[in-house]
Amino acid sequence: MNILATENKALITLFGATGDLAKRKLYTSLFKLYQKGYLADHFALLGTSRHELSDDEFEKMVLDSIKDIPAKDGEAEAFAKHFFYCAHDVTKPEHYVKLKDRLAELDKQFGTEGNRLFYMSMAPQFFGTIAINLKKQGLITDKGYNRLVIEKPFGRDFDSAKKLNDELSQTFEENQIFRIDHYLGKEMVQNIQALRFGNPIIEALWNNRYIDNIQVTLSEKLGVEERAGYYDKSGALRDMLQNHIMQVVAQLAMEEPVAFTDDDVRVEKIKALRSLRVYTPSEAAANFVRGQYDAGNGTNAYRNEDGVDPESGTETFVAAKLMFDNYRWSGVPFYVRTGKKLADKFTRIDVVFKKPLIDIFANPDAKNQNLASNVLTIYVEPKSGFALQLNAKHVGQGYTTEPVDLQFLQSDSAKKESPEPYERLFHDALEGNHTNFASWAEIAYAWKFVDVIRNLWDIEKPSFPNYVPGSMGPAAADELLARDGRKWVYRLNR
Ligand SMILES: NC(=O)C1=CN([C@@H]2O[C@H](COP(=O)(O)OP(=O)(O)OC[C@H]3O[C@@H](n4cnc5c(N)ncnc54)[C@H](OP(=O)(O)O)[C@@H]3O)[C@@H](O)[C@H]2O)C=CC1
Ligand SMILES: O=C1O[C@H](COP(=O)(O)O)[C@@H](O)[C@H](O)[C@H]1O
Repeated sequence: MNILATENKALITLFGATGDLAKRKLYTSLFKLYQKGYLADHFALLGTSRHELSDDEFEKMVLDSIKDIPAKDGEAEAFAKHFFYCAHDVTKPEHYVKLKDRLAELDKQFGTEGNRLFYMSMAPQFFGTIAINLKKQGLITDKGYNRLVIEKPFGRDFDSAKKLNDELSQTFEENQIFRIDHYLGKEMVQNIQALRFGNPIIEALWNNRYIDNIQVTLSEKLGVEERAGYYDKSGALRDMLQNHIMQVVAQLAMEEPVAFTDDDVRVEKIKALRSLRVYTPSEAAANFVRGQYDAGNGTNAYRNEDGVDPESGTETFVAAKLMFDNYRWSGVPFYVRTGKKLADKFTRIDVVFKKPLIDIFANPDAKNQNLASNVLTIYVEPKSGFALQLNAKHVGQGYTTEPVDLQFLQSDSAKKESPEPYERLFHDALEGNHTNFASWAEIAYAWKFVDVIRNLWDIEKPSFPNYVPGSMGPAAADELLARDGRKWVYRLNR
């Protein structure tokens, strides 16, 4: 129990309560909030799905999900007593009546003061229907708050995202909607703002006078695993770039907010994304690279994975060059990439600074005497911290320079203490804090940017597969930088 924790009184309705996400992430996150005192006596969760389950069976399912979390005697059982279940098909309006009655009872029983949080952990085609029925069937309260937490993906393109947003808006105001992007719940992604706006020596250099380029890499070692059904229709562009990468980039590109409040942060992220250059189709073709993994290193090619179309044209890798047309970033490329079956699992941001205009240490008689670029690396995962690569004199006779690192890495114990993204985001939604959720305007700008290349790729047949598992993607991703005279900071020797 954290003595500074304030209890959140809330009645949570979870759509998709028997699903993978609920079992793997949501119950564990809620349990951790309970252990720390953010949830206590005045909370209850009503789980729903089409499955027929009794309250006892649901309680057992929740206990099973949290069984690996160290707990005091009786703590898990006491927590599970806050869980209830109601079989429900979200497409059947008449089923909402039962739900409504059950919620009214639980509200009374647990003293949740009319605070309702509806969490949609279901396939996205149901999001709009649920929101509309919540209002029509009277599940929205006029006492306390009504909040909607919504999982990804938010649409497949701008038009479908807008349609979904219009449906949600029939019931919920923008300030009641919490669109999950779990990258915004990661410690080091949240740290970007502290690093930038808490350190004048960083912020003073954070512009096109001093920064040459910024690189964002979200690299995955695993392949598509059991999610082929979803992934083969999505691809890396929709699955990772449109949401996670764009959110990270927005935090790197935004101006300093007036204050560190959710509204002020949102305003600046939206402004940044508004200045992102939306390419013409031919510019998009030149500034995006797609890839799909082949067989190799003892693993299947993507096209031979279970559930994948053997002729699939879905990309499992994407790299892109983004340009912002604004005063701060004019001329500075943001190179981004993500993919499955790459060399390793990690997320990092490399901020590459410009070299001095004149290198007084350059020695024309010796090789490799040029000054290296200063690079600020933000390690998001698996290690968390920062490193700043500077140039220093090589120890010894003569005068040569070499790059050295100033490094801060979080200790293992600090990392253990740090909440998982879903724990943080659940807590923020209970508190009504939007800082780490994506607003509709951000999502809309991101889709408009992505739609150009998606429309092109949907009609042009790719020449796949084009990269081997264990690499950092297709050679074209290196060429994307090489044509600008640059290299990825993190690269393997080919
Ligand atoms: N799993 C993950 O790692 C991640 C998931 N997400 C997102 O989270 C959401 C949920 O994903 P996930 O848990 O994997 O999905 P699952 O397919 O595992 O679960 C779907 C849930 O919805 C229920 N359901 C399906 N149809 C209906 C219906 N008509 N009425 C009521 N309930 C229904 C299912 O139960 P039943 O069939 O019994 O009705 C089940 O509980 C998706 O939006 C996904 O994109 C996001 C990031 C990661
Ligand atoms: O949203 C998603 O993210 C995961 C990667 O998340 P991470 O926290 O493990 O980096 C990705 O595997 C999945 O395809 C995607 O839907």
